[in-house]
Amino acid sequence: MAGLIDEPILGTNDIIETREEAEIKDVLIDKVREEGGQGDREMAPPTGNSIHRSGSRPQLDLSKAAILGNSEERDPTILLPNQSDDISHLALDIGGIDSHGWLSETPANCSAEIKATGGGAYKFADLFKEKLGVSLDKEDEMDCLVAGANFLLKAIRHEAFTHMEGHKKFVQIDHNDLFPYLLVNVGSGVSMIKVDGDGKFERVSGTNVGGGTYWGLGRLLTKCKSFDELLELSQRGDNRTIDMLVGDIYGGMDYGKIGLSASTIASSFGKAISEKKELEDYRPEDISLSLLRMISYNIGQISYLNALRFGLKRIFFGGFFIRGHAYTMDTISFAVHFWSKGEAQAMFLRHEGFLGALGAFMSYEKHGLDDLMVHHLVERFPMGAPYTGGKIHGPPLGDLNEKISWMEKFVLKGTEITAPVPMAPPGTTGLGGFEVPSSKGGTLRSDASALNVGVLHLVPTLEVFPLLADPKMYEPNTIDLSDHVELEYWFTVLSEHLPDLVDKAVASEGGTDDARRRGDAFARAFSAHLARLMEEPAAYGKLGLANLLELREECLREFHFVDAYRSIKQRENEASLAVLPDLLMELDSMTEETRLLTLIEGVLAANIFDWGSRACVDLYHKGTIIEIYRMSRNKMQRPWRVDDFDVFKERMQSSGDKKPRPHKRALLFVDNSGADIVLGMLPLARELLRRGTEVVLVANSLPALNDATAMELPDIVAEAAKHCDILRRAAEAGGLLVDAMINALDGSKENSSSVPLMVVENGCGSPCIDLRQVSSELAAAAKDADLIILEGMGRALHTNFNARFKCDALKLAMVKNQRLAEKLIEGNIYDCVCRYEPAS
Ligand SMILES: Nc1ncnc2c1ncn2[C@@H]1O[C@H](COP(=O)(O)OP(=O)(O)O)[C@@H](O)[C@H]1O
Ligand SMILES: CC(C)(COP(=O)(O)O)[C@@H](O)C(=O)NCCC(=O)O
Ligand SMILES: [Mn+2]
Repeated sequence: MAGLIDEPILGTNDIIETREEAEIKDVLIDKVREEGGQGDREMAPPTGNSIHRSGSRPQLDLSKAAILGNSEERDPTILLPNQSDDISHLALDIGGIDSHGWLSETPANCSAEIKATGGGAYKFADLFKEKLGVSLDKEDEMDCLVAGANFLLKAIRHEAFTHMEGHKKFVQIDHNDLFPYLLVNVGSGVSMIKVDGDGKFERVSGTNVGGGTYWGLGRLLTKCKSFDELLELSQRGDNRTIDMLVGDIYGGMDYGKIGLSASTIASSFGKAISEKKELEDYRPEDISLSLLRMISYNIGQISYLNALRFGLKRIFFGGFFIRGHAYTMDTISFAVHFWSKGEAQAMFLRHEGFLGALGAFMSYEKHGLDDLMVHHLVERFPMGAPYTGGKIHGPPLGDLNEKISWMEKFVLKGTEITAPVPMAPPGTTGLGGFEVPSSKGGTLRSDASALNVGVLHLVPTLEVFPLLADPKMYEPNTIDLSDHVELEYWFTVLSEHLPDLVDKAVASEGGTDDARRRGDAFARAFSAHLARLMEEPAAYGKLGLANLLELREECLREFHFVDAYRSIKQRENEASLAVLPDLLMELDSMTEETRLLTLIEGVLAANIFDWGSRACVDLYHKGTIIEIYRMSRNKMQRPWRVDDFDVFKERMQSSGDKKPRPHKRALLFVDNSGADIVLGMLPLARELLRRGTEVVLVANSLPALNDATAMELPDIVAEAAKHCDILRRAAEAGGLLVDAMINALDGSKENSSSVPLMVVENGCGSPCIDLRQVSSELAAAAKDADLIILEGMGRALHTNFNARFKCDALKLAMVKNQRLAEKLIEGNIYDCVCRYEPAS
């Protein structure tokens, strides 16, 4: 039986950064007590916040946090006015540059032990004690860097990527094949660390020409006031005016004999030897680019030589210098590729600037993070301060009102961020051909790195679905959004669906002014996400359609829309339950063979009740959806576009005297509400029960569109059971019925034996399902299952269409999108899919 969904151990990853002289990169992952793990479903508060994968409120309350004063001021103050003192785990990486006096003047009553690494952990220890009453527990910087890198590479999906010629490609690293690697941390200076395992490493080299050199020299030469400004200048630079190129020496020709193109830099800043020109005669843009190329290239080259020295194939680059800056990464990659003749690969980390802080956090004993696996962590991208682009990149704004008013202000400030940003095709660069930055854009986001950092939620109850045939090869998404045309199409679909969704969401909260404000804020927030992803599709990791659909649900929850389709679901359930007895009677009058076909037809036809599809919403508004449902129910044209019904029937049906062995247990992943569940999946479940197969209805943990949740299903089943003895006994055996209902059907209280009908939650709150992260309850239920039925476009087409399972699998859906129908099944909208795949 489904229990209450456990409150997870919750984590947030917050960033406060940065001023010029001092940087604090802090990471907080805080534990929240597990709540009601064995509790009763009815006891669960009906809000999304009680359920895992939600509850994005950080435990470190940085609301109204501010670095007072501006960045040029020497002694600004950091204020955390709303912070209570119940944080149990906090880790900081503090730079060591002159920063005295930047802590709050108000001593806080903080008893927490804070892990700290970096030079500043030593340098400012007394200051922390004096100003905040906080003792810093110092951790070795190298230990932390390595622990942080190992954690990221093992536990975060889509953490590492290559970056060549403007093109980002995520690399999934096999845990068992991670070591050895070279970790290059590009901070002020550069450390090169050969990593052989957890805690096993050696700093094999380094260079003093690093991020500090770029920023320091750059500041002197260009008079830039901030690092971001300097980096932004480089975007518009042309280094040929200042670098001496091979072509300058060889009269515009390549030096082909030794593989140098005319555009290869022969000597960085080599043209500046000209006596005719002074510093003022060079454009700051060109200087910045030249400097950036010189330093990045040098780092890439030295890194490769060290990798070569130790026979290391993989080099990971971290450190705050990189800042997700495309050109920096391209230059480093180019150097590694060029000098290794393509043998070695430069890889970058999405959370590149937080290795030290993460490592310091990992050093807490007994926090249970030692055996973290990738499926235990869910990364979320809540809306908040990162988008403000100011000096304070705060955490997600915790307070709803703050979030809304921030959104309102944000809209007043201009629409740049919500305007769709066209993506330029990546420029190509040939051998040595970095004449212009390949990812040259109009502006460089000052908050580029902050936007790539999500909130990590630690959910130890998540598991990999045990029936996946090959979990390592499993890719949930069917649609690849790295195809730009595809991306644009789905972005348009989601944008166009927004007004209708907001209407439903606002109505679900009584249409109050508050709900309207929240609805507007949600729409802006989600549009901002879309714009961000349009600009950089890989900003939040590898992007699939399922991620976008889930992001939308998470965004609704963030603006406290608990269940936008609640009343729609109720209405549809009631209407369907009213006609269920007639349907069951009709089914019972059929032969076994006709019945099985009618049941599958029923599931497919009822899948039209989908409030997430533009076409279906139009049908609802025109009032024709019931008509279409009735028609397709009465006259389903076979063969369907994908039609494996006959093979399925063969497995299910007796032939001659031979009775087939019934499946032991079937997992039915249900979709939507009303007809879809009551008139589609429940009758199919009943058929399986009648054949002696245990049935587990698998439903969402959190609402998504009009999908019924695991919390809602028992009531629906109980209602249905009033009209059906088979369902009643099975539900009773599965513990789904409370005593009061047991006698409702025929007054008898026989303790009949029946295979059970159960309900479990799937661990997610999305119209799709990523089977790498399901609830432990579902994973447990799956152990005995030999049949799974995935229903709906989200769960059977957008995700899992190509998934292979260890047991028999039936994928049922009506395609309610013309483009998807064309692409996936070479068919048309409202075509049906019945794909049956025996155990592989
Ligand atoms: N906003 C910023 N302000 C200052 N430096 C920045 C900023 N963003 C990136 N950097 C780069 O990051 C470098 C410091 O990186 P970091 O990883 O913090 O190293 P360290 O811990 O050695 O100080 C700077 O030298 C600079 O090149
Ligand atoms: C959100 C959905 C996956 C839900 O479909 P379902 O799983 O309920 O069959 C689907 O409605 C969808 O892909 N909608 C977006 C495309 C469109 O509006 O045409
Ligand atoms: Mn659905």
